[in-house]
Amino acid sequence: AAVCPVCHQADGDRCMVKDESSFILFLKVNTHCHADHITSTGLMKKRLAGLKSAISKFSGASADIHLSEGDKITFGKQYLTVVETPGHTDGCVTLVTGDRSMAFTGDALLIRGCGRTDFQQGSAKKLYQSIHQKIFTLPDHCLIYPGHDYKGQTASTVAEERKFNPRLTKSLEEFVDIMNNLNLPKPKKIDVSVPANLVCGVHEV
Ligand SMILES: N[C@@H](CCC(=O)N[C@@H](CSS)C(=O)NCC(=O)O)C(=O)O
Ligand SMILES: [Fe+2]
Repeated sequence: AAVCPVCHQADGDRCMVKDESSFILFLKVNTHCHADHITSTGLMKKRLAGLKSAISKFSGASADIHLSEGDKITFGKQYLTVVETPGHTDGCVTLVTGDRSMAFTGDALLIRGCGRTDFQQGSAKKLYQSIHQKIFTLPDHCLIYPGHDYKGQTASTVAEERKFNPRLTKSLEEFVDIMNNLNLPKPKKIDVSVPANLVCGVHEV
């Protein structure tokens, strides 16, 4: 079972853990230092003995475990491989299942979109390379589960995104131009979220 670390959902996360007697939540992985919400990881650590936090070593954030390219997160007979996909932030990772049938892309690759690159060490060139070299090289049928979707879509595939993603089907130069002209308003909670997420969502971890 996957639990998305979102602060205001910490109670829901805990209920799910209690109701589901067949699994033990031992690790919460953040795909990056979020700008739009506060992670529930620190709060959950206080509530669940033994729970550990993890985030990329390039995130600048504190955590029990700092992840690097190729690290394996094992659970039962399964594992997730850590694939570094910087560009939205320096510390973005994509988590790929051992059989390469699923990828949790955080805010790097979204369905028919991608993470913005205009704050938190964002780089359109790095993001384009991350997606083309690290995500689009996964098998065609690999399911993509992004960190966000603003239209209610839940999953896509590598083949679909390679073919239909309106930003990533362009050349690098065109992509950089698109990303430099998105003109999106800043996330409403960025000024509180980023400092909090640098310390696991709480100010004493
Ligand atoms: N309106 C939201 C923030 C929307 C936003 O900026 N989303 C980010 C991902 S969260 S860091 C993004 O990368 N969007 C890409 C895009 O093309 O929309 C809020 O105020 O929280
Ligand atoms: Fe983000």
